[in-house]
Amino acid sequence: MASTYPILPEKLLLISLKMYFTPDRTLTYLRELLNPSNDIVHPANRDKLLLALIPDFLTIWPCAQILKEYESNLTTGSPQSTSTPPFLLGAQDCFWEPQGAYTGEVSPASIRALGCTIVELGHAERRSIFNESDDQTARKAAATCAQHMVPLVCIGEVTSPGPIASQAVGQAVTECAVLVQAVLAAIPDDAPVIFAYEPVWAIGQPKPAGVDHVAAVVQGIRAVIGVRSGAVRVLYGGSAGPGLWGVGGLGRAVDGMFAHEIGGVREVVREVEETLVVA
Ligand SMILES: O=C(CO)COP(=O)(O)O
Repeated sequence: MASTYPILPEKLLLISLKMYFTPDRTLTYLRELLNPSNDIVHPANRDKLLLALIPDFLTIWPCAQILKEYESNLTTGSPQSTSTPPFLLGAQDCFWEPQGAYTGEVSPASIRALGCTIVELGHAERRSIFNESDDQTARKAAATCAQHMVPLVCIGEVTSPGPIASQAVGQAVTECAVLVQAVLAAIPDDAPVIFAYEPVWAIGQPKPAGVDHVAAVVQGIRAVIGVRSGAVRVLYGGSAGPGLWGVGGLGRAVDGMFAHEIGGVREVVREVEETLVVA
């Protein structure tokens, strides 16, 4: 049977709004991202680079409506040959069952029905504040794939790097491998999956992790993932922003990263576009 999973582009830029914004501000932010005069989203590049917004649960539905309108204006203006959407929508978590007596939880089936294709799982904040375990994250990843969405699994070492770089890399890969293996064992081999490498010590800091550290850890993570039939993307998150991607930066090591404010997102899009190989 043909796979009905979403097709992942070469590069992905993700914007998680965590719990930062009011609903109004989230919708204004999305409109700004999509506004052609802000020159951020380039639908013609969609097979190579996609942006995804990951708002809170309450604003998924109105965001989906805005995206629907944006997309319909695009297709009436100039027909696209591709079925890839020009912009993706994600959720920040989901429950591991699709339905039932689970007060306060959010069903992956509902998330899918509202138009999301990505579900972020196992974020460091969920692990540290809500004690979310590897096993729970893996079950959520399986539930996400069962709804034909893509799990965006956050991995990253808690231990900040010591003075010996190679030891720091080995420690980080060992810490990340536990969740990588748990998730890969839980999801079908042909399901696409995204791993967001987010060293816990680099989240919400003035500076991101060093490029050499990230590149070496991501290489180790890719080795742990090994060969599978489903697509895999490994992204970076943790105080990421403009200036991190281009020459000598993360573009050589990862398949995308997180970004934040409108101006910063525009700059990061430019940096990634400059490194795309145009067909
Ligand atoms: O947690 C992150 C993405 O999931 C990154 O957050 P910061 O960019 O604030 O470090």
